[in-house]
Amino acid sequence: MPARATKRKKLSAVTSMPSIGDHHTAFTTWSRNRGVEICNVAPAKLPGKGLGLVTTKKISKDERLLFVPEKAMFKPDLALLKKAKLSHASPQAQLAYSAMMACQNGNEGLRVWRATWPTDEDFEHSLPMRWPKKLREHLPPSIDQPLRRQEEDYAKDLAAVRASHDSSRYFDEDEFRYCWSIVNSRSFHWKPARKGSAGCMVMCPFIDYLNHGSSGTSCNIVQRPHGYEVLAERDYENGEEVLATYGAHTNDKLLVHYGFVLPSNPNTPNIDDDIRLDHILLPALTETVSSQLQDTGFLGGYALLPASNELCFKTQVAVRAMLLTCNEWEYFVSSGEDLARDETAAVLRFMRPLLVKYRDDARQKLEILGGNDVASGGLENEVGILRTRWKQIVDGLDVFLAE
Ligand SMILES: C[S@@+](CC[C@H](N)C(=O)[O-])C[C@H]1O[C@@H](n2cnc3c(N)ncnc32)[C@H](O)[C@@H]1O
Repeated sequence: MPARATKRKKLSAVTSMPSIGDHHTAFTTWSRNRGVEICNVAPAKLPGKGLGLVTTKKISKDERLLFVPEKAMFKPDLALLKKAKLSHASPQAQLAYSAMMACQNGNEGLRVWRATWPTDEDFEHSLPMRWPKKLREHLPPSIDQPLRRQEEDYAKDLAAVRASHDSSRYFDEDEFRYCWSIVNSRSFHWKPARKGSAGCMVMCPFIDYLNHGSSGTSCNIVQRPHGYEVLAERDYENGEEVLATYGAHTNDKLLVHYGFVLPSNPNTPNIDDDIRLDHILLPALTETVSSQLQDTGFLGGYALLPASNELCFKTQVAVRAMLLTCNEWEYFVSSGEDLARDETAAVLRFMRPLLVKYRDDARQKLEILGGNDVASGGLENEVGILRTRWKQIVDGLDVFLAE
């Protein structure tokens, strides 16, 4: 479906810079002193998003909004990492450990910067890896795998850092997890212009205020030889939020990694989102078909694409493997078209009962999540996120099944 023009709302509820806290003013001064250029944008509180960056005057397309020189970035501390024998730890572990130790050692810049970050309690209520079991049971099945991978990554990083930490100093696991979560949600890849210099994960002051928007809604973040430049991708009114795209991420991925989902908007569908169908389609495939799909790279990764209201190509391929001869199936795989007659209706007939069952299960989840049992005990934010995601699943399936 072609992208439609977006009608943008001026954010009347935005709280301007001075009232959001002195620590943001102090951080702005510190950033400017480190050479960060901040041009007609300022941090502001935005409902449901924490802080974000908004324009403080009308801005024209291609105007510079920010410039963050390399010297203002927070980088892994190579000397510290070498001493701690962490040179081979993951880039995320290296940056998180460097940040943790810099804070412990009283790094003044990081102290000022850290005061602007979300708290550990914010992470506790947004990141599924921190949620209690009784809530995680209500996550959509498509979250299982990315969540497990994230937990494995964290366990690996924690083990590496714990093993190498100077045993004479106290190792604060909660503090490491906090720094790891900060790095997870606020870092960039920086490739120095100097020949032969390796790239690394870094944190960039001020750019890290930018919230995520889906593909096509992002400002332009460009790496220059001496730093990152942020340019307006369109004209802005005064008081509009400037967004960055963290990647063409589905809501499942955003939830696991960043602890939020983008709302669905029927007028501007999120072209990055999908509704994963592996847990309903994989069990419906025969063993022979599964191994045929495995051999050809088509096993798993099935989805309904709500923005275009269609089943993805992999799903089309998998279902056709159940319905067609090998010859017909190979023709579809290589050309994207059916050899003789159009098999679209047959694919839909195969999928319909599976989708109806998933839609009914999703409705039931919404009902459970509407009850008092789950939402009690200060879990309102988590339950709100879960309800939003399940509602998107129900709506996406409803629209598809109504065709
Ligand atoms: C790089 S930070 C952006 C600044 C952050 N909002 C803050 O208060 O410091 C990334 C985090 O912001 C939040 N965030 C980013 N984009 C969002 C969005 N579109 N809706 C809700 N929360 C968002 C998530 O908590 C995410 O982990």
